[in-house]
Amino acid sequence: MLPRNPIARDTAELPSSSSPSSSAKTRPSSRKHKPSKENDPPSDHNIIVPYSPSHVKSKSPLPPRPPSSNPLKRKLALDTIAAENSLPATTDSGVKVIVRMRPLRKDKDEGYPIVQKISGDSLSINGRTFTFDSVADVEATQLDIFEHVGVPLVENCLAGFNSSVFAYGQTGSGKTYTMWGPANSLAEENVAKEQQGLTPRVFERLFARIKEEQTKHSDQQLNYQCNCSFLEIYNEQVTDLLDPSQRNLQIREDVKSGVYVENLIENQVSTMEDVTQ
Ligand SMILES: Nc1ncnc2c1ncn2[C@@H]1O[C@H](COP(=O)(O)OP(=O)(O)OP(=O)(O)O)[C@@H](O)[C@H]1O
Repeated sequence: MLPRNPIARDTAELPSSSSPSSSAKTRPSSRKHKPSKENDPPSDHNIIVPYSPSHVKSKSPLPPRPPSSNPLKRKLALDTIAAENSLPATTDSGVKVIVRMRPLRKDKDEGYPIVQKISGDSLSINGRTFTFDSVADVEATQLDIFEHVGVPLVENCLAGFNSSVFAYGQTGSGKTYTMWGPANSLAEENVAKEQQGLTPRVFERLFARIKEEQTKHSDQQLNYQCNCSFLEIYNEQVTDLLDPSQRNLQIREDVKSGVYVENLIENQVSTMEDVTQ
């Protein structure tokens, strides 16, 4: 299968609602080992960055995070700064946790569901309540997940921030389905559009938005470069899914650029073919 562990986030309420590892065979032409750059905004001044936390003094050695899409959260962060003269960036992690509940499979799942969605951001398991940034119930469609997770992620990328989607869950919980679509959806070209998962939708949107921005600002020669990496964490081992022979990669932290995976391959992509190869 795929990304046993590929991250997703935002705060608006969701409607109530294969294996990517095969993609690891892909070897687009321009690839390089990943430098240690997490969430560094572009140095290219042609790229428009609508929000920059740099106006706030920060002693943190870590790179800037994308803005919170939740205005309330941002306001709270700023209020905190004003009140305590503390560091704003540390009040908003830039990470959002979204739970997606998979429907029961009649042929495989027995019993009755013990997980109940109780609100847009909480669910209960056997009577205990857990709160997240949001909860998507079994009715949530692939499009719902894309609009909730993928669209803001693309806008963050266009603003020059690195973005990650990390899918976490036990076997059979729907990670591959969410990230790519139904089994074999990469191999079969005619997978119903509505069944497409997050990854193809995100890249389609990203390339379309880049074109849109370049057309809109044709006088400015906007240059965008998309580098992607794809990894799996399984049994505490990090495997590069763009080169599965690369197992047990090491996670390192750099004072200037933050956390990175050593020797993780990054491929430059500019078309959907590059992504799905
Ligand atoms: N939201 C959903 N709606 C309909 N079917 C789903 C949904 N989520 C998952 N499934 C189906 O459930 C099955 C298991 O999902 P999937 O293979 O994505 O799990 P996984 O977490 O990737 O498992 P593994 O870690 O073992 O690879 C698949 O047949 C998939 O098509």
